[in-house]
Amino acid sequence: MDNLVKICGLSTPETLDAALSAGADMVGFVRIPKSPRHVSLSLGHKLSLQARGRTQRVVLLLDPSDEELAQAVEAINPDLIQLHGSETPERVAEIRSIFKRPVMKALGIAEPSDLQALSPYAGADHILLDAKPPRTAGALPGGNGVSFDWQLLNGLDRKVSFMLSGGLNPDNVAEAIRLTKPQAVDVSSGVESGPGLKDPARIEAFIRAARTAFAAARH
Ligand SMILES: O=C(O)c1ccccc1N[C@@H]1O[C@H](COP(=O)(O)O)[C@@H](O)[C@H]1O
Repeated sequence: MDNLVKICGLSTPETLDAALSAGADMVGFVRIPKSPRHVSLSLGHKLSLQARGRTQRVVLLLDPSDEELAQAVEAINPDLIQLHGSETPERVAEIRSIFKRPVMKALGIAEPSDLQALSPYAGADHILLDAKPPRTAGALPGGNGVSFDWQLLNGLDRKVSFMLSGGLNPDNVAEAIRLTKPQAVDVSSGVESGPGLKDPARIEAFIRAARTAFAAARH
């Protein structure tokens, strides 16, 4: 995973096309019913076929059962499974072994001690560092457009590879890359005009800004 840009929560053919045309390295399909970005299995199947061969397809789930995973894997045929709940390292290993797909585990960061959660997940294929959800009623476990203090990652072993997310948008992604030096970035609500409504112009602007910042970070 190097200098990759993921656009998450795509739920229409038109906005998926915008992400593909703008060169997204990964696109995410959310299978979380309470999310405004949730896709049914049939829509996920259709969108996955549209993206096949053009980008990596990611399915995002929250503490999924084996049955939920089996349905999502069959319909969407993802290249990567993103787990955004409280899945233990053992459950991550089990999911990798049963479904034979790489797994990305999301971890919430709010204070320095949260970085200690990374090493138990060394068996995951990728780590996604996200903000912890706000403590307000109805808040989703992710996709809230909330950032964490990027300076917290100063304490991270630089050999650790991670994808950065949480409140990224076209205006702040360059600064986020400059400060945290992630291997990849992920955005959902920061490229929307309203909850679940992806904005093609913001998708394009985000990818352009991230690419420029990754290129600058290499020098
Ligand atoms: O996008 C969602 O609806 C979502 C729902 C539940 C868990 C995670 C979700 N998305 C992921 O959350 C982060 C941050 O999103 P944002 O850019 O701050 O809106 C990102 O990794 C999404 O993949």
